[in-house]
This record gives sequence, structure tokens and C-alpha cells, in this order.
Amino acid sequence: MIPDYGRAFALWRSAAGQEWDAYVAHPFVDGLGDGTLPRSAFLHYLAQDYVFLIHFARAWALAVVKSETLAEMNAASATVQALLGEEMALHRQICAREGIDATALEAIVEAPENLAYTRYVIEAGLAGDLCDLLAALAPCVLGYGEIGARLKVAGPAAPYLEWVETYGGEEYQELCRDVGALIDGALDRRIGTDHAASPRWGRLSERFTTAVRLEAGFWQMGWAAK
Ligand SMILES: Cc1ncc(CO)c(N)n1
Repeated sequence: MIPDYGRAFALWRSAAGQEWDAYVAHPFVDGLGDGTLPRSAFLHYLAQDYVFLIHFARAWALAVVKSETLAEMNAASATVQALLGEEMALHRQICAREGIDATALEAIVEAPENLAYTRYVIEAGLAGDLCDLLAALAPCVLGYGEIGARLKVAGPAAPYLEWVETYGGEEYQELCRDVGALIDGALDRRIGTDHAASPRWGRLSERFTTAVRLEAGFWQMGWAAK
């Protein structure tokens, strides 16, 4: 079952079509679920993802700047906190057990796929308004929610249980529902409640799909490190 993260997400997701499937059903994801993903690929991914989250948190902080209401500011800043506090703690915990400390993680050199993705998102927000920024942010947050929920139901294998429980767990799922509500509210306010009827819709959809493609590229980067 696909989780309900709001109206705009459902439309963007189906417009992305096969690109969405290539992201959420990438071989890397299958390997996380059934435990066959080589540890080296996982650790390479996780270290890159730590740096990803630093820049991703900056992009969410930009959403605070681009907000027009206190409700939007609160929702965006709660996401910044969830990323810096809870999600990055997962990475620190797993890497610490492998002998990689937080200072080493922070100093990881970004892979081009990583750099491309986060800076694309930040640029979407700098060039546009909160709708443009949220369209580029949505695949990351909500895609991991969908993946986590699916893998959790399937009954994940032991090696990556912690990862699956983080993204499939209630706390992250609640964050996804809140982000879905923030997106719908931000779009209602700026482009009207019939999102797809807005002249801006096509462009927003493209932003979403580009970010989806960059997500698949991120898995591919990890997968290539096998
Ligand atoms: C690449 C990537 N996308 C999305 C998430 C979820 O925040 C993450 N941790 N990493």
C-alpha cells in the first residue's frame, strides 16, 4: 500500500511514472530490504548521505526563509530539526560502530552525484518560491517514507533493520504526513486549490521529476561502490 502524503505528492508521483519506480525500486533498495546489499556499498552510501543531510538541512532552512506564514515556518523548521537531530543520529550511530567518527563523517568529500542533487534543490529554492523548493524537496523526504513503509511491511532482513525501522517507523512517517500537509497548504495558498489547473503546475512537476532522477542517481552511486 502506498502511504498517503497528500494531494500534490500523489499527482507528482504518478506524473513521474517510471522514473519514480526506478528510484523507489532501485536494486540498492531491494538489497537493503533483503539484506543482500554489500556492507561496503551501504557504508559508502551512508557516509555520502551524511554530507547530503547537511546540505539538505540547509535547503529546508531556506524553506523557513521562503515561508509566508508562521505555520509554514514552524513546519519547515521542525524538518530542519528532525534532519539534524534524529536522522543524522542514525548515520553517526551506525558509522561509529564501524570506527568512523562524526568528525571524519563531516569531512567526507562529496561525490558529484551528491553535490549535484543538494545544490539542485537549493537552487530551485533560490530561483523560485516555496512551491518550487518544496517540489524539489518532496522526492527525498516522501520517497524515503514510501520505501521505509514498504520494506517494513515486507519484514526486513537483519543487516539493515535499523535503517528500515528509522524510515518505516512512526516518527518518520508522521514527518512525511506533516511535510505532505505543508506542501498542499503552500500550493493552495500560492497557486490555488486545484493544483494541476495552475499554469505553474507543469514546471513544478518537472522540478519534482528532476529530483526523482537525482535520487535514483544517488542510489546508483552507492550501488557502484559494491
Ligand atoms: C539521498 C537521500 N534522500 C532522501 C533522504 C531522506 O531524508 C536521505 N537521507 N538521503
